[in-house]
Amino acid sequence: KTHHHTWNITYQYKSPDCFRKLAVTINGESPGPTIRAAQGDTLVVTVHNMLDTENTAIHWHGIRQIGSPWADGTAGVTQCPILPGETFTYRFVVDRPGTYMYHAHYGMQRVAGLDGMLVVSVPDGVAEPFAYDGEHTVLLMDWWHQSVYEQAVGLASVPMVFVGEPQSLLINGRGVFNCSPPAASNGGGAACNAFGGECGWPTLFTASPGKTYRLRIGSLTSLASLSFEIEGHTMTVVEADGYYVTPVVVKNLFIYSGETYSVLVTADQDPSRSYWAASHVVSRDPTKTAPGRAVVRYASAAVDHPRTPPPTGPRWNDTASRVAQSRSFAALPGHVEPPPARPDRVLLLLNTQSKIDNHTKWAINGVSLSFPATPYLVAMKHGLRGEFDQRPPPDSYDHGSLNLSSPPASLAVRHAAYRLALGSVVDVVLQNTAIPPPNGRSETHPWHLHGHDFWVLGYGEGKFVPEVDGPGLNAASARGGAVMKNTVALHPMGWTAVRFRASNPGVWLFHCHLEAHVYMGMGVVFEEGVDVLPRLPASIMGCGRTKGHHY
Ligand SMILES: O=C1O[C@H]([C@@H](O)CO)C(O)=C1O
Repeated sequence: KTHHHTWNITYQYKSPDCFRKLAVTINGESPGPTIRAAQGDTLVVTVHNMLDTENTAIHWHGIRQIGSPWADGTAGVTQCPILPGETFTYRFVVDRPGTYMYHAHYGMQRVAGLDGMLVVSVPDGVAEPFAYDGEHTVLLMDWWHQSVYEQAVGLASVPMVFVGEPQSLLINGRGVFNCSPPAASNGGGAACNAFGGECGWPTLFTASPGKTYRLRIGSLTSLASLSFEIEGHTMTVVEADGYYVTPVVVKNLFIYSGETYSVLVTADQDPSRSYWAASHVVSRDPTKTAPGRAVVRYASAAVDHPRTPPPTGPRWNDTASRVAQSRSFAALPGHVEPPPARPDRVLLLLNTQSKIDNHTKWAINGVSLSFPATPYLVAMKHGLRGEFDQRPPPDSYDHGSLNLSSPPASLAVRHAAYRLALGSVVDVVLQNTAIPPPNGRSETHPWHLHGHDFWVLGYGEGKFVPEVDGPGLNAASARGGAVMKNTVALHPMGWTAVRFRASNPGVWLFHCHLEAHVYMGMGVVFEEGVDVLPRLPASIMGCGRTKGHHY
C-alpha cells in the first residue's frame, strides 16, 4: 500500500509552553502529524518548502532506506537542501514494524519544532509478542525561547555562546512555562504572552479500569536526556527503536534524544482520579528547565487534572542508575538476529570538546565534522574528489596515554568520511571524556546511526582498554541477547560498543543526536557500496558542484 502526504513547511507563531515564539510547522502544526503505515508499505511525502528565507530537509529517523539512500533527508550527506519555494518528494519503503520519528536535518532546524512520529504496524494477521487494548503516541521534546538562528550563531561565535538549558520540556508539543519570577529568570519575562491558546498540560489518554495501553514514546530533545514516568503506575518496556525486548518493568524510563520505546501501562489504580505523567531533565542541570507534564485520566475521574503534586523525578546526577537501565535491555529471543561473531574492522572513536582556532568544537578522534556544500552521496558516486576530504579520518586514538579528564585537543574541521567495505562487519567503540574547565563535566551523548541498526555489545565505565575489553565484545556477541537499536547512549566518563553490518549501499551519518553538538562537529560519515548504486535522482542535486550539471 502507498500512503501519500503533502506537507507545507511554514514559520508560524506558536506558544507551546505559553511563551510566544516562531516555530517551523508542518501544515501549521508543531509537532507535525503522526504518520502511520504497515510494514512493507511505501510512504510518499511531498514537501513544499514555504519558509521563504530558509532551506529544509526531513530525515526519517530509524528507517534504514534500503535501496533509497537518497531519501534519508540529511542535508549535505544524502541531498541538497530543499530551497525556499521548492518541492521535494520523499519516497521510501518502511521495511520493519516499530516506533520511529521524523525531523528536520538541516542546520539546527529541528530545534524550531519540525518533527513528529512515524508508527509502522505489523502487517494484518501478524501477532505481536504482547497484548494491549489501546495505543497512544508520546513525543518528548525540550524547548527554548531563543530562536534557532541565535542559537546557531552563538555556537559558532568566538567566544562561543552556549544555547543554555532549555526553558521547557514539552509532551506532545505542549507545556507550561512559569512566567513569574524566579523561574522566569531563565528566558521568561514580559514576552510570556500565549498565542492561540495552545499551551497547557495535554491529556495523554483516557484509561478504562483494568485495560492495558501501549505508549509509543519517542524523544526528539535537542539537548536534554530525560526521565519519563507516570504517577502511581509502572511501565513495562517491550520495544526499543523498533525491536522487541525482553519485558523490563520500570518506574522511570530514561530516554535519550533519538530513542523510541514502547511501554505497556495497565490502568490498575484508583479509577476516580487522574494521574500525572512527567518528564524531567537528567544528566544536566535540571533546575533551569520546567519539567514536562501531561495527564492520564481515568474515564470515570471526577476532575481532569490530578490534585496531587507532580512527580519530582529521579536524582539528575545518578549516572549509575541510568547505565544500569541501559544494560537491563535484552533482545526478545527469536526477534533479533544475533550479531556476527567478530568484526572485520574496529573503529575506536574518542569524543572530545576543545578549541579549534578559538572556536569551541566537538571532535571525533580529533576531527570535527562540517557538512560540505556538495552532498557526500553525490560527490562519492560521481567521483567529485575535490568536494570532500580524501584523507580518511583516524580509525583510533592513542588510548595508552589517554587521560579522560584532560583528553587531547582537536586538530581540524574537515569534510571527512570513513569508507567501509560493503558487507563488512564494523565495531564502533565510543569513548567519552570530560569537557575542559571551567565546565569539567562529562555529558551524555546519544549516538544515532543512519541507514542501519546496530547491536549494542556493551557499556563500560572509564577507559576502554582494547586488550582487556575487546575480547569481551566478541563474548557478548556469542552470549546472545544483544539488543538492536539505531540510537544508543554514551554515558558520562564511559564507553559504549556497537556492531553493525555495512550492507546498505549509500552514505550515512553517525552522530550525537544533540542539535548543538552535531552542529559543533560531533559526527562522522560512513560510506559503503556507492559504486553499486543505480543512477542518483536529479532531485537531490542542485547545490555545490552539482549545480547545473546533468548527470
Ligand atoms: O557543548 C556544550 O558546551 C557547553 C559547555 O561545555 C561549554 O560552555 C555544554 O554544556 C555543552 O553540552
